[in-house]
Parts: sequence; C-alpha cells; structure tokens
Amino acid sequence: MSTILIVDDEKGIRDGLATAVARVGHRAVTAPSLAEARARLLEAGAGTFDCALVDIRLKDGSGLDLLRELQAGRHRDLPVIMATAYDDSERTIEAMRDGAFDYLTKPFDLPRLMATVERAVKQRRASETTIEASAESPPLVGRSAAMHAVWKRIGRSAGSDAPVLVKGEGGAGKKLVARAIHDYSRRASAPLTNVRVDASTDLPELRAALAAAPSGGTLLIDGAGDLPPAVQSHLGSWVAEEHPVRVIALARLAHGAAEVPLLPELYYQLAVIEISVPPLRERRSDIPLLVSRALSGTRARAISEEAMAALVRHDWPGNVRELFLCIRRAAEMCRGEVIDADDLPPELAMPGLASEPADPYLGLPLREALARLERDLLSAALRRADGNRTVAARLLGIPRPQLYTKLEEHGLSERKPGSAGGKAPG
Ligand SMILES: Nc1ncnc2c1ncn2[C@@H]1O[C@H](COP(=O)(O)OP(=O)(O)OP(=O)(O)O)[C@@H](O)[C@H]1O
Repeated sequence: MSTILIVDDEKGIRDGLATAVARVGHRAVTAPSLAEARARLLEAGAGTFDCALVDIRLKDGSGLDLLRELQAGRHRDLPVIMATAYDDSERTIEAMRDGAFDYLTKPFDLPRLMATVERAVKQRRASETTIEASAESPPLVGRSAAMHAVWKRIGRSAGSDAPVLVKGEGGAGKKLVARAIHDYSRRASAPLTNVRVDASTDLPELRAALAAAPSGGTLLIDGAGDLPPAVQSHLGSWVAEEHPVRVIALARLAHGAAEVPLLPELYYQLAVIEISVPPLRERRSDIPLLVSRALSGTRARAISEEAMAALVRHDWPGNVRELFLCIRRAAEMCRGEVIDADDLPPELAMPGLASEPADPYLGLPLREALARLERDLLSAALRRADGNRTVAARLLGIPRPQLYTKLEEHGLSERKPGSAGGKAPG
C-alpha cells in the first residue's frame, strides 16, 4: 500500500480523490491548504509519502511553491502530480521544468489520473536542479492535449543542457517553442542567437556562424534540415563536441510529412531531446484561443459563430502563421467590431468551393445550388467528425437539434459518414 498526499482546497475534490485512491488500495492523506500540506510533510519522514497530488491554485498560495520546496528539501524524491482547472501553458511549463512528475487538468479524467498515480508510485523520479523562474512568460497559446504534451517537453528540455531538435510544419510554432525552452532555462539571461541556414549555406558560412555563437547562451539553428549533406555532416561532428553553448535545431517538415530530412549522423546528435510541434489541423481545439490572441491589437473585438466554425474546419496548411494572417486581414475587412464569415477568404467561408470544381453548383437555380451546398457541407462535416454528430454540429457552428433537422431535411440522417453525398433533393 502506498500513501498519497492530496492537496486541494475544494472539499468535494479532496474527498473524491481520497475515495478513488482508497479504491485502488492506497492510503490518502489530505490537506486543504499549503500550510496544512507543509505541516503534514514536516511531521513525515522522507519516505512517508509515495506520491503527491497538488492543485496549482490554492487559497493560501501556489502549488508550484510547494513543488519547489519539495524539490529543494528532503522530500525531493517524492513524485508530484500538479493539477489545475486552468488551461495554462506557462504553469505547465514551469511545473514540468521544476520537476513535477506530471501535470493534469481539471475536471479529472479519473482513469487517466489513477494511471498517472500508479506510474508515479512505481517510478520515483530522480531529483532535478531547481532553476530560478524566468520573468518572461512565453506567448505560447494552446489548450489541446497535443500542446500540453509540448509544454511538458519544453519544461523537461529547459531543465537540461542537451541538444534539442524541434520539428514541425512551417508556421506551426517551432521558433516560439525554442524561445520558450531558452526563456525557461538557466541560460535565460544569456543571449539566444538565431542562425538561419538553408540549402545555399556552405561550410565556411556555417563555420563562421558557429564560431560566432556567444558562450553561455543558446544557439538556434533554424533550417537544419535544408542544409546540403556535407554541411549537415560537419554540423553533426560539431554538435558531438563540447561547446559552451546549448544547441536547439529547428527542422521544417513538408506538409503531412512525419520525418525530418536530416542525415542520420546529424539527427542522432541533435535529437537527444525531440519535440514535435503538431500541425494546427491536428489540434483544432486550439483555434478559438489562437483567434483571440490574433484579435488583440486589431480593431476587431470578436468573431461570429459562423466565422469561428469556418476557421475551425479549415485545414490551415500554413498553420498558426496563416491563421494569424487571416485574422489580421479579416479584421481590416470587417465593417464593425465583429468578424463575420463573409470577411473571411471565400475558400474558408465555403470550403466546397476550394476543394471541388464550381460546376456542381453552376447552372442550378440559386435556391437549389444553396441546398446542394448545404448538403455537401453537412456530409463533409459528418465525414470529418467520423459520424459524431456533436462534433459535426460544432464544426458547422450550429446547435445539435438544428443539425438533426437539417440531416432529416436532406435525407442524411440514416447514412453512414462515408456514404453521404450524391444529388441534392429536387
Ligand atoms: N502556440 C502559439 N501561440 C501563439 N502564437 C503562436 C503559436 N504558435 C505559433 N504562433 C505564431 O505563429 C507564427 C509562426 O510561428 P513560428 O515562427 O514559431 O513558426 P515556425 O514553425 O518556426 O515556422 P517556419 O518553419 O515557417 O519558420 C508566429 O507569429 C508565432 O508567434
């Protein structure tokens, strides 16, 4: 039996967690505040607790402070799982950097939480150096599970000096990730030097750039995958040697590709830590947050539901950069303070037009063409949502009952997602 320390100021959550922990055969010790948690830890021996589950926002302070105290003291081997009700990239990164075992958001997915507790109990992790907090918070936005995984890797990388390879499609946010690693590392007050390389970079140029890297800081090599093979090979040998600078390399993936175009001898030197920044189409739940970020600084204040649905269903081949540009342009186009669907480029507002020739609609009376377009959109949304109607309604930006009515109207209610299509009802 293991003993789990649960620190949360909501009684319902404390009791619920204690019951869940007891159900899998562990003993729970609960504390409603930081002060009580400190008291429990003070009276306990170093091996008393096997895992701690700590809420980040407590009435009498931050759970992160407790995490740091634990890491610095005799309980430094205690795996700490941090929890918060907020989507908060900054604190996720801080928590992971400062040695949290894992980080979970509320409301808890109980099976996942218990699996994490089990992992923590089994695998007491080694202590990590506590690093002074960096004053600068990264401008990274995201609430998807995929981005949470990225925050965690940033946090882990920030606590290490090993080379990092950040890969992802163009505009996905690789440079921002690299900056966050630097800002949260103990090198934060030293310079972050950006060296942009490409297919035309030759050996003398690369040598000069590497020789100019200031010691103590971080060297960002942007475009490592585009270098000619002989130059990649030289870079690989250089990274293998000791240098007073930390290397972070960025490699751009072609649209839809998973592999980085790097020679193995360079790849294995760089990818000691590898971070993959997912394309925006694989984390559509981040789009609304990114849109609010993009709106700040423009004269638009908000975005209509219809326009947001169009943004969420677009595939964004240019990723976050393309989304930001699109919002800035739409903000210029819009008449009032709210961006509407017709302020967006036509291929976003009417996706059928972009992916299919206009012929199926041309030549039809307008009412019939619109009905056909609506049917095509419903089919496409169902296909993209794998038949899940709640998701399809969200993609289309309409309430679920309205989706049911429309599916009924178009004779699509009984169809499987893959088979929807064909002619509009006459
Ligand atoms: N998670 C994010 N939160 C806020 N802004 C983001 C995020 N990801 C990307 N951006 C913004 O999107 C733009 C592109 O990001 P960045 O330059 O880091 O991409 P990249 O992957 O390095 O692109 P490329 O390979 O084309 O150079 C920048 O304006 C950046 O600020």
